[in-house]
Amino acid sequence: MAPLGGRERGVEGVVDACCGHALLGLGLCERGARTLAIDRSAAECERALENVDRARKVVGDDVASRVEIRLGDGLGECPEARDADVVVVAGVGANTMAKVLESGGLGLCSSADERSTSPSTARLVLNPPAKDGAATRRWLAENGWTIRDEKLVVENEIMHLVVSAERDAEIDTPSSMPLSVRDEIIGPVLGEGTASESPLLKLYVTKRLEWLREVRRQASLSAQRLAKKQEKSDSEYQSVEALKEKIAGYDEMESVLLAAIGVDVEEQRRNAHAHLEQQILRSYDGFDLKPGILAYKTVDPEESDGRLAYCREFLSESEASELMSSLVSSPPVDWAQRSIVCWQPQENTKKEVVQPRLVSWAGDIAYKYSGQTLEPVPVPDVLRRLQTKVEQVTGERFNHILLNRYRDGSDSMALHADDEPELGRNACIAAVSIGHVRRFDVQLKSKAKKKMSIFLENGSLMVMDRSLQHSHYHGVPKVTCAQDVEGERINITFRLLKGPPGWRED
Ligand SMILES: O=C(O)CCC(=O)C(=O)O
Ligand SMILES: [Fe+2]
Repeated sequence: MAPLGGRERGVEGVVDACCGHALLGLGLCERGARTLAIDRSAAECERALENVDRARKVVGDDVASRVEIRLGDGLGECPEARDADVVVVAGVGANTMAKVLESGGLGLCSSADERSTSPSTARLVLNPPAKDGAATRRWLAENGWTIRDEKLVVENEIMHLVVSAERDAEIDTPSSMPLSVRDEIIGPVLGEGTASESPLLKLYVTKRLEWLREVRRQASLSAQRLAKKQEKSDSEYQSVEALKEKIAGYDEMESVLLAAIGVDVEEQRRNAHAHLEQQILRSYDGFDLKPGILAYKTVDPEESDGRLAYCREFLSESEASELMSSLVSSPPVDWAQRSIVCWQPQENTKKEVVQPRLVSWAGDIAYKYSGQTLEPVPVPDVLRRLQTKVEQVTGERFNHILLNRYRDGSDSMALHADDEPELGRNACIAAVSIGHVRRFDVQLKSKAKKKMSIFLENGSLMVMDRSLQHSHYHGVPKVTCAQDVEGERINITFRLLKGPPGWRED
């Protein structure tokens, strides 16, 4: 085969670096090009040779003689690639593609020497899977190539990208401007299109969004997990910071992708907020709510007389935020993540588990629950005042305060009943919530499907009384919606312990 270089008039010299069965190369030759088709797999090369033979019979010697099949790994042993008009890398992911191109000296030239001997390849045509689009564009920009054209194609139900790029004039520096977020994840050419007019582009953007949301979810879970570790090494602190930076980048990418399919991020945020507000209001059905007034509702009248009461704006916003800062910044109580003993129904055994939240307590009397005993500690003034206010509104008396601090949406409290013997029968439990709104589930013990939920807002008071602890479980589930995972909440529960641990009502 004649050398590919020299830019033979009217004949394009192509190197197909991962040729597989060489169908692409043959197609190009049929259109008048000359192709050197390389593959690292001997089996693929054999198939390719069979296809060349077949082509010879069907379309003639002229076409078949313009393709050469060669066994080889990458472009390292392919001097022809240096002055080919076009180098094609198709059907491999961005990492392999980068290795193949770099093996042929098509990456960035870092020294003057390299520059003087660098290949004169004019154009790259790359065909990665669509999911590798951003990595491909990043490699091109970092290695001195400018994207001239991009197309989306679907083959065997997999979406691929075809990118055509030309050498920048300055091949010793990466493209002077770093790629914008849009140019990297959607592409400079595809980004010019309107998703509403191109179903394929819309699908591409939607798939990117799905991927992005998943990686962001994983990153924020890792960040939360690390941030919650009580003793962190320096590198763990750095990882939390790095993850936070990544998450901010993902948020920016999400806005760009949403804009490309005509979604206004601010509007979406407003809609999500309005949706949550609606859910919150709907959860108050059956309560005759007036701000500052405690409204009672019998949860399942046909099953028990257990009641739930709710009061919005029991504390004003400023009272709630003052209380929050006094409990968090210079806490008058000691926060700890404790281990409790839990029944594991699957294994039919008891097991020690770490509570997914911080707890603290104060009171005049010890409290025993879930295999642990909380020794009495003096009630700080700020909580003593709150207790008085709760006692006034509920008409009840309390002597023990248990505080639960949910650092974010991944902290939770499993379904349980506060039915310890020391609380006596039909205990009244009152709880003030401050900070992020959280859903509170109440479920009939005898019928798991019978469940109600009520959202406990900042500054609210909730009361459970009569037989509710005997007929129902309650709990605070994890928040699954990505938007809502941030946000701290503290719940301050007031109980009346009738006696020390071991006390029982006659
Ligand atoms: O955080 C909450 O709202 C629930 C607290 C609770 O159920 C408890 O402390 O027993
Ligand atoms: Fe409880």
